Amino acid sequence: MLKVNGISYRYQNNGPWVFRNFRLAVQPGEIVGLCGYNGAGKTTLAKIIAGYLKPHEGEILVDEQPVSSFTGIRPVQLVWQHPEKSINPKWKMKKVLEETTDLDEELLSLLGIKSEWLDRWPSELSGGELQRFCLARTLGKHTKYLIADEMTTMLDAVTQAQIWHALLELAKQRNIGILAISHNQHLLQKISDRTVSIA
Ligand SMILES: Nc1ncnc2c1ncn2[C@@H]1O[C@H](COP(=O)(O)OP(=O)(O)OP(=O)(O)O)[C@@H](O)[C@H]1O
Repeated sequence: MLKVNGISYRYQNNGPWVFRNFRLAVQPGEIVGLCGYNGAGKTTLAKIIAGYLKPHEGEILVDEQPVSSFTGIRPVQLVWQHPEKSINPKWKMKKVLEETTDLDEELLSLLGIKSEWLDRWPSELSGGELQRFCLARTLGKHTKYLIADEMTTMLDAVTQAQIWHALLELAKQRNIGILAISHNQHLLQKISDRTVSIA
């Protein structure tokens, strides 16, 4: 289980708390939707859960082990809203994928990634195509939980539906728990087993 155990965070010492004593649990294979107003701290929370920021209070546990204690590829992976910002523009897509995971033909096919795209530069792909790669590279065999932070917000409705359909199928197959963060309540209600609010 992924446990968010009473975490508190603020960006400056003595500054305002973004949140205090926040708690959440995600079971393997469970899809939890997280909503909250602009500035409520959703992205901050995503970064803490994925291990990019350290909370001032509380801890994140995966199967009772602190997430910070995992070495190598982390069991909790994060997909951001802007794929173009998280991909090295100087690498072809095959290298982007191989940095974190072995090429998994079945996964690529499920995510609708065409083999000819592997030989392209990031600038030669659309936002939706790039986001499929960002998702693919987070879904290596070590991944137990995925945090999707406004993952499809920039995409058209058809692409959004295709990507979520593929991800939910994969989550079911591999028993991956997902925390889906979005301001789009309609999307969250459609994809989630339950939804929670950060504020
Ligand atoms: N690097 C930073 N330094 C200082 N304050 C920050 C920093 N990043 C975010 N904040 C502040 O922390 C609060 C939470 O921001 P965060 O981006 O986590 O919210 P959010 O819920 O994801 O917002 P949105 O829905 O607008 O993306 C905001 O008040 C923001 O101004």
